[in-house]
Amino acid sequence: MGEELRLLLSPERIAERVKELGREISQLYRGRPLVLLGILKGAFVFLADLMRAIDLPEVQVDFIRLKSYGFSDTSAGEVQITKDVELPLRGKDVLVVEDIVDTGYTLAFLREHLRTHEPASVRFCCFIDKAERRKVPLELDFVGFKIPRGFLVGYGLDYAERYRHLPGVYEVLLQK
Ligand SMILES: O=P(O)(O)OC[C@H]1O[C@H](OP(=O)(O)OP(=O)(O)O)[C@H](O)[C@@H]1O
Ligand SMILES: Nc1nc2[nH]cnc2c(=O)[nH]1
Repeated sequence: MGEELRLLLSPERIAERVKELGREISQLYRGRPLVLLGILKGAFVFLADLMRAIDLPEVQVDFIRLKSYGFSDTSAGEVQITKDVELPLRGKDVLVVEDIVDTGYTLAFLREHLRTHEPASVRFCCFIDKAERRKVPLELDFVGFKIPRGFLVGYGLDYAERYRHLPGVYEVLLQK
């Protein structure tokens, strides 16, 4: 079984939106040091572009690796930390950077986990929001694009670890 890819977001459209998000984030955190916390693996591409669109004097970057267990293309509510945060977050403003939010289980889990680190604030920035598929309530502070359906790849997003390197975002069309 092969698959075909259909372009949904061009690299140019992504770059434009990331610049806008960078401006909004810079305004919100003006005068305050910020920690960007990327969720591995998928968010590293978005985070790399986003951090360079943020105009603040003090920005730190860290990563957490979360794995969800369940069916192959959706999480089933069970999330495990395979690499925890390394920077001290106590008293810090943390902006979680995620590639895609689907059921919301991953971010709901992370929200609870981050409480133990006692940050001053936690906000969420995601590149793609599949809001219609949410299983748990979640407030996202910054959203790149809302795309309701389809399995998406590229710009960090994978299909069985392939396609993360593509500079645009594509929908996977399965062929029999
Ligand atoms: O809202 P949810 O239903 O929890 O799904 C979203 C999560 O699923 C994907 O991660 P994945 O487990 O595919 O890992 P990866 O980032 O390593 O590709 C994505 O990067 C989010 O972290
Ligand atoms: N790569 C990828 N991961 C997901 N996790 C939840 N939805 C998606 C999706 O559309 N693409």
